[in-house]
Amino acid sequence: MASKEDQKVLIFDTEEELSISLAEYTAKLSNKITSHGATFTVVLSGGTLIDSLRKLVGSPYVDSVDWAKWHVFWVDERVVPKDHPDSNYKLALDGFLSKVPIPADQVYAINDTLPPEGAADDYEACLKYLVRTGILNVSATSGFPIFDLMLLGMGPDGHIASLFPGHPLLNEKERWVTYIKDSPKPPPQRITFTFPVINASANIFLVVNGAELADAVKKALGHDHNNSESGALLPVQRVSLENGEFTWFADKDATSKLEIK
Ligand SMILES: O=C1O[C@H](COP(=O)(O)O)[C@@H](O)[C@H](O)[C@H]1O
Repeated sequence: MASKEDQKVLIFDTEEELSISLAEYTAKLSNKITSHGATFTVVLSGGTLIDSLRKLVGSPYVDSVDWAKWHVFWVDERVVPKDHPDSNYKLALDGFLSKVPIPADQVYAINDTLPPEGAADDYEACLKYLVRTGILNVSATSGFPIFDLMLLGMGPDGHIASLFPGHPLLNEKERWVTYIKDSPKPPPQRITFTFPVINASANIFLVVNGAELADAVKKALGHDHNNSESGALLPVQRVSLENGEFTWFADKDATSKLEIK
């Protein structure tokens, strides 16, 4: 294990070991929260993260989790129909949600009949409704919603959610959910949580595996401080949790350019 200030970095020899540990950590956190009767609010990303959750839907973890307490959200979504191959909802449904008994009304997909602006407004309104009904808490400090767990992936350019390097959305300070129409990674139209919402999270598990992520991982976790001006930071480096825990789940290939001190 390595560490970076307030971030814990778990490194695994193989992606198989990573996915077992991710299942263990997720099940343990879920049980810690739901054993007191509380709901467990979980945010998913798209991409390779969903495949890394495969151990959680198998024995022994699948039977240890109180799925009825889960409420599931998306950190970002492509503005496409829910049955489109680019849909993060479809990816999660096929690879994860269809295998566990989470009540359907606790799975919060975007309204795919709306354009990006409308879909972002609609999703933000949904989150605000869930605050009013007590499903989501808000931070007393920032006023942004607190999710129990965000399960995130990262692109080779260091993007998380649909927050891409150099994009003005990185500086959004007011909105909970916003939209992008010029995503550098297709498809171009998406909605995304903003950094204030990501930073209000109680826990983030960030999954990075594969050699194509090694440069971004080196930049994010290495000891090179030449890029410390905020304009030069990768999106993943802009995560700064108000009061939460940030754990990296990395395989050896993704950390191959990192000097562990
Ligand atoms: O476009 C997206 O990319 C990121 C990273 O995906 P990966 O395939 O490189 O793991 C993902 O986290 C995000 O949810 C997705 O919309």
